[in-house]
Amino acid sequence: MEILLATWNRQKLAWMANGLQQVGLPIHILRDGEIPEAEESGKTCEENALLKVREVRAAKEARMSAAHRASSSLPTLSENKATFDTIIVGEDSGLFIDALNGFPGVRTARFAAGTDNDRSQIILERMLSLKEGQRKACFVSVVAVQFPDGQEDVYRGEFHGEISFAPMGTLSEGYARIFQLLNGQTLASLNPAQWEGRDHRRQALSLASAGILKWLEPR
Ligand SMILES: O=c1[nH]c(=O)c2ncn([C@@H]3O[C@H](COP(=O)(O)OP(=O)(O)OP(=O)(O)O)[C@@H](O)[C@H]3O)c2[nH]1
Repeated sequence: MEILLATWNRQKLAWMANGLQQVGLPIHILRDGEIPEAEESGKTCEENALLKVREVRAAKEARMSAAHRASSSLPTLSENKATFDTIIVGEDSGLFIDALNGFPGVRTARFAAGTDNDRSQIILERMLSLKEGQRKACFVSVVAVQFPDGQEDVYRGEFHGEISFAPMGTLSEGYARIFQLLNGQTLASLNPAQWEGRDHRRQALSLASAGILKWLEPR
């Protein structure tokens, strides 16, 4: 049994692999260009995380079936399905801002051209008139797990905070510079050791790891 990460984001690979280490299975990543990036057409992080794992499973199965057509000595597709010993794990995250009705939400990575720094600036401009207490926001991470028997589970983590009035901090880039915890410091101005472990991604990955370990238990 092995884990395959359904992500096309290089940075994500590292923290997903790290968060799933406790499962103790070998972790594989997609080769560059192996499978086209899944279109994130879902309305929720749950839907998008599932879209990613299903896209990867479908592409892998299509490849097996093509190999089968190319050589009659290979096993049939149904045999392949049974021996496709891979647990596929995908993740979708986003920043949900209360006063903007959840915007940018599932479109956090792509609601405007440019980088997350550029998009953070757009958010700050939209929130110019909002005072302290009206700037509540939440990072959400949903991890989807698809098991070889077809079982699918989703695990959600949430990290609550507020949007700052200006970007602050140099320890990381992007939304971490405008997302502040209740002590008024942005993630980018805090040492990660001060918040890691209670963040959305770590929570969702810990729950997913526990779910995978449970599925692996002898039945
Ligand atoms: O600074 C940040 N600190 C965080 O703690 C955090 N959590 C989420 N995000 C942002 O949310 C979007 C996810 O997008 P996303 O899940 O669609 O990923 P993606 O499309 O890049 O990769 P994938 O679909 O190949 O897996 C991206 O803009 C991330 O930067 C964060 N930014």
